[in-house]
Amino acid sequence: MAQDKTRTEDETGLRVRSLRALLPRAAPGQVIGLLGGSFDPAHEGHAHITREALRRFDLDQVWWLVSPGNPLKQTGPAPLSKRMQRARQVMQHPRVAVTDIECAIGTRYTAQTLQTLQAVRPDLRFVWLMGADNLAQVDQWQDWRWIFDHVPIGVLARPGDRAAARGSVAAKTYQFARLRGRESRLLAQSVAPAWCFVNVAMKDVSSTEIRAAGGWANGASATD
Ligand SMILES: Nc1ncnc2c1ncn2[C@@H]1O[C@H](COP(=O)(O)OP(=O)(O)OP(=O)(O)O)[C@@H](O)[C@H]1O
Ligand SMILES: O=C(O)c1ccc[n+]([C@@H]2O[C@H](COP(=O)([O-])O)[C@@H](O)[C@H]2O)c1
Repeated sequence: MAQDKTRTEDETGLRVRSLRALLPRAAPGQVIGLLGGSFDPAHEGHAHITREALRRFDLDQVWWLVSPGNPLKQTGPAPLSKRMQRARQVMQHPRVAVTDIECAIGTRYTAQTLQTLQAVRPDLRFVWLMGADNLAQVDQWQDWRWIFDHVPIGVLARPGDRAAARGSVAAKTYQFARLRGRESRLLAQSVAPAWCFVNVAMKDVSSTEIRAAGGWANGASATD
């Protein structure tokens, strides 16, 4: 029994060390914004909200988490390698890293990703980033309350989604934990639950439109 426990602890330690080695470099104490997405394909809207998030939420870095596939979407995205390649072309910034961390972790659920990142790098502060459209549906995500209760969340305006976001289950449930837009630079240092909606200038672009215009071959499979 004691031997089994030691083995499990060893395996956990090994996994933590190997995942840590795969993460972008970050100095202890840094604030990392995490922008998860299908990025199918990445576009200027993603790059724009990333630059805005760095500034508005006082972040040291943003890591893009290119998802193995959104668990709520019926159709699988284009192959991961293709989406990663496009994401790296679209987002070139010294403080932004494009990653496939969720594949290494072995999950497509945000709560699991955040739990793992906090365990692997307890010396960093993570802020979850998302567009207003995702605030409107985040209550359908696995363990969504855990996410709100454990990680500060920065929400960026998106054309057409402001009203739905403001009236959403998540916004109403966590109304008490909302920072005003002018307090956005305090978000990363706030104890969760804490979230902030910022009214950035909006870019009316989406991956759906790009796919519909034939600017990106549709992928049938969620895996490579
Ligand atoms: N133009 C935009 N303005 C604000 N947020 C955006 C914009 N485009 C994407 N986002 C946000 O970026 C994250 C990743 O988005 P995603 O990869 O799903 O792109 P998308 O354009 O929404 O794709 P799709 O049209 O396939 O749903 C999400 O949090 C989404 O809300
Ligand atoms: O954890 C979940 O249940 C969950 C459900 C839907 C979406 N997400 C995450 O939300 C992020 C945005 O997804 P998408 O497809 O809108 O770009 C991406 O990181 C997904 O993994 C997560």
